[in-house]
Amino acid sequence: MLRVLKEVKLRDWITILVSIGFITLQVWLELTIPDYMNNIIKEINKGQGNGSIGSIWQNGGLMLALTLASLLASVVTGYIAARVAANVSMNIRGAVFNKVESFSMDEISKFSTPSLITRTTNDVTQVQMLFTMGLQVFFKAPITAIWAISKIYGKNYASLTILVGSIIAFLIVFVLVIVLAVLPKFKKVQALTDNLNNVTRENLTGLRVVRAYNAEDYEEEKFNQANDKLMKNYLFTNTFLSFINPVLIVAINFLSLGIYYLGAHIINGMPGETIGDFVGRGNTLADIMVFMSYAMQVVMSFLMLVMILFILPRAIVSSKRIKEILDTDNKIKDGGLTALDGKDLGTVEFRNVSFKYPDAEEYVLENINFKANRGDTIAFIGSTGSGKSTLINLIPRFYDITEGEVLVNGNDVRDYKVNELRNMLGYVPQKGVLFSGSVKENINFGENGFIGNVDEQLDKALEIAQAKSFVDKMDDKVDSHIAQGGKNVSGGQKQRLSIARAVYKNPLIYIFDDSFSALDYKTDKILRKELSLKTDHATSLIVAQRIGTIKNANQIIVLEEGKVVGQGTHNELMKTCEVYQEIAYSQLSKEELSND
Ligand SMILES: Nc1ncnc2c1ncn2[C@@H]1O[C@H](COP(=O)(O)OP(=O)(O)OP(=O)(O)O)[C@@H](O)[C@H]1O
Repeated sequence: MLRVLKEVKLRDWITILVSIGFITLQVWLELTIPDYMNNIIKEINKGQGNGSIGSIWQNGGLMLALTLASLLASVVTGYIAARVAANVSMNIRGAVFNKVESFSMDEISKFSTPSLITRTTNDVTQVQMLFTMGLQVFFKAPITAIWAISKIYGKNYASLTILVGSIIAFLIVFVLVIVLAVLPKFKKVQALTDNLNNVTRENLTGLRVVRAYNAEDYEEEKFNQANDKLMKNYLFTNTFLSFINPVLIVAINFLSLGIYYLGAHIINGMPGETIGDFVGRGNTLADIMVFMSYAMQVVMSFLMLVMILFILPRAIVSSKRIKEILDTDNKIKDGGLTALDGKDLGTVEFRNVSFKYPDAEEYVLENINFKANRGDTIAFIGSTGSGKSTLINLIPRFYDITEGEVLVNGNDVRDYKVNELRNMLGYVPQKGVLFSGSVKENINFGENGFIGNVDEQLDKALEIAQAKSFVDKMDDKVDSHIAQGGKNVSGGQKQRLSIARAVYKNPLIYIFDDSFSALDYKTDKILRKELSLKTDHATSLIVAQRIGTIKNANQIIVLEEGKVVGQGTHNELMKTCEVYQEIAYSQLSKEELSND
């Protein structure tokens, strides 16, 4: 919770202080009202007929005015609490989002995407609720309790004070037992919500496959299981919490009965002979009534604190989950070099690189060595799971290597500022990723390092990526809307727009992770030709499955179970590398291969 409180800005702390002022005023008003009640009873007790009526009206009027003033103070406090809660939750959400953005793939997979979403939304809402309700109750309840108890002490009724003390002690023990019982279950609620999000998300993203395979029942069963667990957990906690209100009401009733009973004893024990005695008894009755009001205030403050108990445990669990994100140390550390610090521009070199995924036992890549000079095209081929994507993901530092060195422009990638390093690279992932927005926004994306004429560069990028023809056919051309995830364009179009995004930034080094797979052979060929002709001698690293895509590369690296089993040009590999030959013959006939 303390970590979350760090996100409360100075301005909010000042607002909170103002609200404490209003809360104190409200408590003072509420605790002053019984004094006027006391005056009224004493006036009635005096029995001075019309003489008393005026005083009763006066005291009654004051009681009404104080009540209205207290109402006003309460509205102001509520408004401030809502404002502070909204501000704080906005700050926390922003801090969590920024932190998640800086995470490497390692941290993201440790938390899991659904959990990160729940933590940014649902968990922050829990904390917001605590602030909205808690601010009023947290401060009001103790202030009221302490003030009212001090007033009770002033009344000097030992038996009544003991009664109030015992009931409070009972309530404290009772509430503690309940909290201890439900706290572990509250911890589970958020984890189960993550699980529910996970199942829902998976089902929605794979909806077409679910329908095509008539797997609705299977998915429904998975959802029901997750839903059922969450429901049972809620049922357990709410059953326990449902005991609180009835027990409190019984305690309040017991308290009133007890005060009446003990009060009657006190009054009975007083002399009742003269008129003066009767006035004395009447005044004691008035005092006991006031005592009762204070005692009720004390118990009511407990009631308010109990309301917090409905949200406090969940908010504590949520703030711990938020803290976990905020305190996670990002493994990818920024270096000090900028893009200008390169000695050997456009080169990419792997020196004895070995890599295993975090927490994995086995190496996925072992002892990889190669060097790409400026303008070279280096291709990676190999069976599925041989480590091609893993290898190229090490260049933008999606993961950091376990052993060896990855050099870009002659410098270790870990020595660059991460932004500077990534601005030098044009990375096109295996699956084209598009965001909701226009075609233009998708290509001129992020802080991409490009300085120059945007429209001209956009046109060039679309042309090279063979995307211009279909973008020109769209209703609003480059301003046409792309749906979330690129749902309104085809797989091949998505890939071409992703390639255009990389071309747009005019990078020094291109990284294509099997990015031509959804293109037809003709487009694939034209696109690669255009790329090599018009991209300022950029270096290209291409992962591909098709021999046709990589045949003309300066160097082809054949991977097998994370090891290099062949390295050279197409012709060299056709002579020396058995794995390469197998791939080549499985795709092209001997005639086709010898023709090229
Ligand atoms: N995030 C990850 N955590 C742990 N292991 C992973 C992760 N990603 C990939 N792997 C493992 O690393 C190995 C290499 O995977 P990689 O994706 O690099 O292969 P690939 O050659 O690109 O395959 P494909 O051609 O099918 O895309 C695989 O055995 C895979 O199971």
